[in-house]
Amino acid sequence: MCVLRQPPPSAQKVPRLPPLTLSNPSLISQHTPCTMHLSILPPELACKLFYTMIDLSQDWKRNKWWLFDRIVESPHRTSFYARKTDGVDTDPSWQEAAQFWYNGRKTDPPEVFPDVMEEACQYIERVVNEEMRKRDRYPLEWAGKGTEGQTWRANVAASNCYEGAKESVGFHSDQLTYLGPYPTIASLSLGTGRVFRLREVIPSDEIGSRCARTFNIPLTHNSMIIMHASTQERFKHSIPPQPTLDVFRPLFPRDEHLAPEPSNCRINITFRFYRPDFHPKSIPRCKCGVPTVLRADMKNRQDGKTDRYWWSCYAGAQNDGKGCDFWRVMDMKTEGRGPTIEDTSGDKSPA
Ligand SMILES: O=C(O)CCC(=O)C(=O)O
Ligand SMILES: [Fe+2]
Repeated sequence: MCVLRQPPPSAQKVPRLPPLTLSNPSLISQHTPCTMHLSILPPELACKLFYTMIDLSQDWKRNKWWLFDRIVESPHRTSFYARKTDGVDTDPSWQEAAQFWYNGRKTDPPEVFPDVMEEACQYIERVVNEEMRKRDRYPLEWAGKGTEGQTWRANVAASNCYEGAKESVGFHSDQLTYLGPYPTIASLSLGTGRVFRLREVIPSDEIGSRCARTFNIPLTHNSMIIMHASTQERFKHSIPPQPTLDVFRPLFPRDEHLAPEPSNCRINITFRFYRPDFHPKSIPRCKCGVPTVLRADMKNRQDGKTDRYWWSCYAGAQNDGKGCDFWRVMDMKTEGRGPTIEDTSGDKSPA
């Protein structure tokens, strides 16, 4: 009797692709739905923001959640900030959004953007909106306008601190609960250089015909990578541990009487736009009474218009790993979400 089964014939034919380092902005645009922007902030502001976030990061927490039958802890520290101008002081629904950042854990009210982060935001929002104007928009993207007429606004930010070469974040795509489908996320790097890794999730019906490639993108101090629409639907991203690090030597000291301090930390700030039509109050709750999480069906991608997303129970991340079986396909129309690009301009889906 033969117990060893042959692999399916198609799987044998798919050539494996070696990892590719994308070392400049044009290679990044060519191979991924991301753009890279070097020296995004004035150098002195970048340094000031780095020092501010390093100081604040002393209070940031490691994310903890249940995975199957055990608690896991993120191998880096993280925090969540909401922008003052969006009513974070008075609107308790931001509290829920912050809890989601910590995998459903009860948290203190989110911090507000420090002044220097507000200042940085002016540059970030300008470049993100400029880039978005150059691109075709996906039908499910938000088509509304911010208070000053912008398409995209950084109304929240998640921050990460990676200390030393071994701190990392594993492969994931960002939860879409408050971002909605096809979000744009602007990710700023400060301090020690690290590698950002991207890997496509191959849809089930293409597994026999092509292989995913791993892309390594070196992130330098004061660079911003924009994860444009479809990055979260098509790719997973990570910051892998590294064997070694180059120490970061800031250009400017903390104050004029001190020498610049070398550092082995990387600060990352992901500026995000929480969509008004995915407001915390509009998020369905599961049988545990907890807001559900929104994820894309990455393995069965469609055309940018009829892609499937589902709401599912997220209580298990905290509640001793015990959740419920709640699962529902998201339906933009019946849930009253939008306006989307599809609602306002007909079909202009990118090829
Ligand atoms: O540190 C980074 O560049 C990535 C962080 C990240 O993926 C996240 O916060 O979701
Ligand atoms: Fe992420």
